[in-house]
Amino acid sequence: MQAPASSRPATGKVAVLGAGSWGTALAALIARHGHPTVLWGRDAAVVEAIDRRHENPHYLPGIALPEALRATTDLAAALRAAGLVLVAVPSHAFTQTLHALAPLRPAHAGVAWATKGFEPGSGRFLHEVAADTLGPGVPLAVVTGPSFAKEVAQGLPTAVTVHGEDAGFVQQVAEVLHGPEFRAYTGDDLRGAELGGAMKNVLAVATGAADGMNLGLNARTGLITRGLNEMLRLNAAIGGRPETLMGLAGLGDLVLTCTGDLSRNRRLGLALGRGQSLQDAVREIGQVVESVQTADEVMRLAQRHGLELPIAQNVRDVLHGDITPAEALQRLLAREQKAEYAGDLFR
Ligand SMILES: NC(=O)C1=CN([C@@H]2O[C@H](COP(=O)(O)OP(=O)(O)OC[C@H]3O[C@@H](n4cnc5c(N)ncnc54)[C@H](OP(=O)(O)O)[C@@H]3O)[C@@H](O)[C@H]2O)C=CC1
Ligand SMILES: O=C(CO)COP(=O)(O)O
Repeated sequence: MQAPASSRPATGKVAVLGAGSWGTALAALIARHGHPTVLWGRDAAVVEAIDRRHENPHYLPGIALPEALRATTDLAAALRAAGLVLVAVPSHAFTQTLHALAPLRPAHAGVAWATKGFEPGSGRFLHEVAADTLGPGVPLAVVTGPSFAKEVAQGLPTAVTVHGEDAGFVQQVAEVLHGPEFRAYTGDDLRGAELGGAMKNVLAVATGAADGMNLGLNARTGLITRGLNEMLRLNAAIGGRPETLMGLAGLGDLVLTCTGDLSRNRRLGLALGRGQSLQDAVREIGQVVESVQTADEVMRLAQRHGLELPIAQNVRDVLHGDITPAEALQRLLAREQKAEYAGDLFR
């Protein structure tokens, strides 16, 4: 049940944590919608450029940010009197950021995140990290879906989805994001939404590598479709809802990331398929490439549930340097003929 709008207090100030491409684009979007917005980042030069020159020269060069958007390196100042916190740091910095914000969070402020991935090493879902770190009773939500930061910052039309168990908070997050060019849908499936956002990054490496090897459009589409099958099977095992994976958080983001050259994960795959080393490709991309860590966590999760995920497994093995992309292709093509669906993925 969603809380009626009239029973919710006005959001007031929004604090966005993480001044990379996604945090900056989301903060700009929220500020454009008229909400007092403060962006926290750790790089003083980037923060000053956003605050004074209304540009993030490192992550979104040449894109004008709203003059009303404030930026700071002072986390306590960013969080002071905030009515909503939106975390947009990479997954490897998520736990550390949650620990830093926990003692500074105003009591009434819920915490949302737009990070895609799992806690590296433990494989915990980010909503588990958030709940464990913040304690019971704090409203939580994830923002996910097909959304390249650059396009959002440019004001191009985009649709995302917000999932969480506190319907009033989910609605609050959706309302600050929703606007003339930005549609924010809502749902209550944290696990499925987080799984989709994390797993599509791994599958984008596979389609990128296929395109890098010039394997053609049939191969690309076969990988997307069988990749979706892997997402649906793992989702069923972890208790996510199938419709979540057939929507923006799954299929939508999978198609975007597997086909759009703005994707850093796809670009990593393209580089690997063309014979570049992982280290050189990641250095050239120069931004976070979540699949490098997420591939391990996806396979750990799959093993825990006794599932075979051939595409994700091959991506993991290529990223570890155990096999080449050409060997991964041979392994996938040599698999036995089988039924398209085994078991009921859609319950
Ligand atoms: N970009 C996109 O289009 C989208 C990204 N996402 C997700 O958003 C998350 C963030 O990605 P994105 O913004 O693109 O990444 P970027 O590479 O663009 O930026 C990463 C940002 O995180 C900062 N950072 C890294 N480590 C820490 C830390 N320990 N503490 C605080 N800040 C830190 C970096 O700071 P510094 O510059 O100082 O290193 C930088 O500001 C990822 O999980 C990604 O999957 C989701 C949807 C769209
Ligand atoms: O999550 C994204 C789009 O929805 C961004 O994808 P990349 O991290 O691959 O650039």
